Amino acid sequence: MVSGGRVGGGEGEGEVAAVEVAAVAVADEEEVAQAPAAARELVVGYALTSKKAKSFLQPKLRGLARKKGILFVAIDQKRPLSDQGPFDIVLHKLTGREWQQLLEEYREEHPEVTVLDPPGAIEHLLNRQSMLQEVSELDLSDCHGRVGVPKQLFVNTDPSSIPAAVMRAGLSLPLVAKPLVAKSHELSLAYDPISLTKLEPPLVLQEFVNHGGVLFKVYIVGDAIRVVRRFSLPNVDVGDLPNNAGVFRFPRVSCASANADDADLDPHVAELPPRPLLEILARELRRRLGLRLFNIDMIREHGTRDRFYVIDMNYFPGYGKMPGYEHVFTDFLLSLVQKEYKRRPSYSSCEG
Ligand SMILES: Nc1ncnc2c1ncn2[C@@H]1O[C@H](COP(=O)(O)OP(=O)(O)OP(=O)(O)O)[C@@H](O)[C@H]1O
Ligand SMILES: O=P(O)(O)O[C@H]1[C@H](OP(=O)(O)O)[C@@H](OP(=O)(O)O)[C@@H](O)[C@@H](O)[C@@H]1OP(=O)(O)O
Ligand SMILES: [Mg+2]
Ligand SMILES: [Mg+2]
Repeated sequence: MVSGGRVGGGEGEGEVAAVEVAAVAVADEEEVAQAPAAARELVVGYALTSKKAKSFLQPKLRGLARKKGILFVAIDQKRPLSDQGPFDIVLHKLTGREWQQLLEEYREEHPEVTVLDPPGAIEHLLNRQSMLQEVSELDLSDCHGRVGVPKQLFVNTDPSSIPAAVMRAGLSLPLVAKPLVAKSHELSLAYDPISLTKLEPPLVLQEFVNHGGVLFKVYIVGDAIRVVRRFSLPNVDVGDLPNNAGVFRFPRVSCASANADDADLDPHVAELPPRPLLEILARELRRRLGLRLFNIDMIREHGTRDRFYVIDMNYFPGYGKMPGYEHVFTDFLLSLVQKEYKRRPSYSSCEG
């Protein structure tokens, strides 16, 4: 399945322990070198932070992958990609212009390698102003429910002018203030106009939507969709707003929130979004964004059955927290090369 070059690897990036990664790379190299051509493994090069490699490449994933003939090899982002591998697939979640450039050049030189996902497509999700654009353009009003985006406003002005800008845009308090850069998770909730002046632009201000304290994490891996419930921020009593002045900061709230799948919840709050709605949403976003690995954070407006909002999307989210991710992910990786194989002219001519 591999295509020229040689398998290598090393220090994936600054945070990766060189010794540990080098050891992995050597083991991987021997394995591939010894494999007979026909039985060669599917080689997946990965460029991830050490935190991500730990949460994603868990022993249960590596073990199942090995059984299915998939080999994960650390990429050394300081060496030319073409000197490493050869890879069938490159899996990555690193930011930075240099890396993006390297990867784009590699994609041009090696169109036979599947890069998950193209850096240009990922960029769309790295900025909270562009992140939800496609969702707001979709008209999913007749698909077993309605999906929209909370009213939001991008602000990059002097903080003292935020209250007026919010008023002009017709946004209602309270507002969730989110750093423009999606990588930053320093969120806060502003209850009153004065607290808006304490925020630090550039920001996206989003209307807070009551949703009964439960959020749906919709994980997408190619064509597969899995949903889990997570605890979220509780409802805000609008009648109580005058007593709730100030900025309430909640950094990293999403990661800190526990899984709510087994909790004893109000069934109206806990009911998962309808499957057909998720199927259409995922299919459309995959197509429009050109991404295969992402998640959608969805909430149901409290007191409704079918009014949903997408509040966040993340590239290559924490799949380690998705039940059965090792099966879903390995099947997905294998499906990519099967699709590629079917596309080859020699294969079609055999089919006659
Ligand atoms: N518009 C909103 N209405 C109600 N609650 C919201 C809204 N936006 C965010 N929240 C709450 O704040 C949490 C964090 O918001 P968001 O998901 O946008 O941040 P994030 O830091 O990008 O999260 P992640 O770790 O998923 O990337 C959500 O999980 C939800 O509990
Ligand atoms: O590990 P990473 O750095 O990619 O962190 C991601 C984190 O995954 P982790 O759970 O593996 O930490 C995700 O958690 P889930 O909500 O999907 O569980 C989510 O918070 C992403 O937004 C984070 O990506 P970032 O926005 O910071 O790039
Ligand atoms: Mg989120
Ligand atoms: Mg996010």
